[in-house]
Amino acid sequence: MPVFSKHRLPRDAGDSRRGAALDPAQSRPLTDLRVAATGVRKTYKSGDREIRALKGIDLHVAKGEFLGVLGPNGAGKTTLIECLEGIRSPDDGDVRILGADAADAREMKAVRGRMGIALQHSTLPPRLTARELLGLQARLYASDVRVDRMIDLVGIGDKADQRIEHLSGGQQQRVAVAMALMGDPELLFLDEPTSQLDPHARLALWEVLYAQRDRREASVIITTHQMEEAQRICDRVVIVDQGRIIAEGRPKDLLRQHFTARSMTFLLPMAATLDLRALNARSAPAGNGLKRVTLRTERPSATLVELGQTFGDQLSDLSVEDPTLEELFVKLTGTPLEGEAA
Ligand SMILES: Nc1ncnc2c1ncn2[C@@H]1O[C@H](COP(=O)(O)OP(=O)(O)OP(=O)(O)O)[C@@H](O)[C@H]1O
Repeated sequence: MPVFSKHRLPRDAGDSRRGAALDPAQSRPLTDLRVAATGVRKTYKSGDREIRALKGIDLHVAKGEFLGVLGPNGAGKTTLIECLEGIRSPDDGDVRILGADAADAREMKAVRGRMGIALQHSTLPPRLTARELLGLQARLYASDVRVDRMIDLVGIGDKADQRIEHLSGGQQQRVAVAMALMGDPELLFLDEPTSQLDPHARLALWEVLYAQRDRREASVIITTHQMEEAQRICDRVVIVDQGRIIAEGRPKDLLRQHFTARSMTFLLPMAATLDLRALNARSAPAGNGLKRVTLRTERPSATLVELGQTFGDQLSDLSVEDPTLEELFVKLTGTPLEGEAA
C-alpha cells in the first residue's frame, strides 16, 4: 500500500543548487523570510525553580527552506518551535511569522490560515475518526474537498473510519501531519513528526513535504532526533543546547567546519606490517588471515596513494567514511543520541 504519496524521493541535502539558493549566509529581502526571530527568551517557573528554556535565540527561515531543529532532550526545541508558531509567548524578543508580529493577535489571525502545525504530543481527540477530524479541520478552510485527498496522501485510507484511539502511534502522527497540511500551508511546523514512523512511511512523508514545497514554496521547520534524516533532507540545521543555538548551517558545511579528518578502513593480511602509531591507526582480526585497519587522516588522497604504494594488491575492501551529523551532535552536545522507534 502506498503510504503518503508518490512524489519523487527526497533529494540529498548536499544538492548544490538547493544549497546555493538557500544559503542562510546570503542576505535576503524580508519578503523572502517566512519566520524571523530575534532575541527570543523564555523562562518557565516550576515551583521555586526557574527553568531558562530559551536564552536568546535568533533564527530566520527562508521561503522554501527546510530547517531542522536538533538538540538533546530538554534543550528547548519544543519551546522554540512553539514560540516560532506563535502559540507560546516568549518573555523577550521579537517573532515575525509570515510578516505578522507573533505578539499581535490581529496580525496573527490574518496569517493563521497560511500555516500548518503538527504538535509533538498531538492530543488528537480520541473518540473521533480520522475522517471526522479532518472534516472538522476542513471547515476551518471552508472546504471539505481536501479530506479524501489528505487521507489518501498520508496513507491512512483503510484506517480513516476508525477512532483515533484505535490507531497506532505512527498512524496518529500521519493524521496530525494531514491536519497540518489541510490548509495548503506556506509554512509548516512539525514537532518530531517521524519518531514513530517506519522507514518507508518516513520517506513518504518527506515526499509529501517536498511536493508542498514545489507547489507553494512551503517552508518546513521540523524538530527531530533522527540525525540521518536531518542530514539528508534539511537544507539547514540548528543545534540547540541548553536554550542556545550552538551550531547552525548546512549539514555539509557544519561537518566540514568541525571535522577535518576522515576515517578510512581496509583489510590487510595479518602478516602485513604497518606502523599503527605513525598512521594514527588501529587494527583488529577480521578472519581468513586478514585484519581490519581503521585510521583517521587529514589527507585522505595522499594516505590512499601511500597505502597503495606500500601494500599494492594486499590491500582490499577499502572505504572512506564521511563524518555524520550524528557524530557532530555527540561532539557538540556531549549527549549520546536516544534510540527511537524505527
Ligand atoms: N510547561 C513547562 N513548565 C515548566 N518547564 C517546562 C515546560 N515546558 C518545558 N519545560 C522545561 O523547559 C526545558 C526545555 O523543554 P523543551 O520541551 O522545550 O525541550 P525539548 O528540546 O523539546 O525536549 P525533548 O527533545 O525532550 O522534546 C526543559 O528543561 C523542560 O523541562
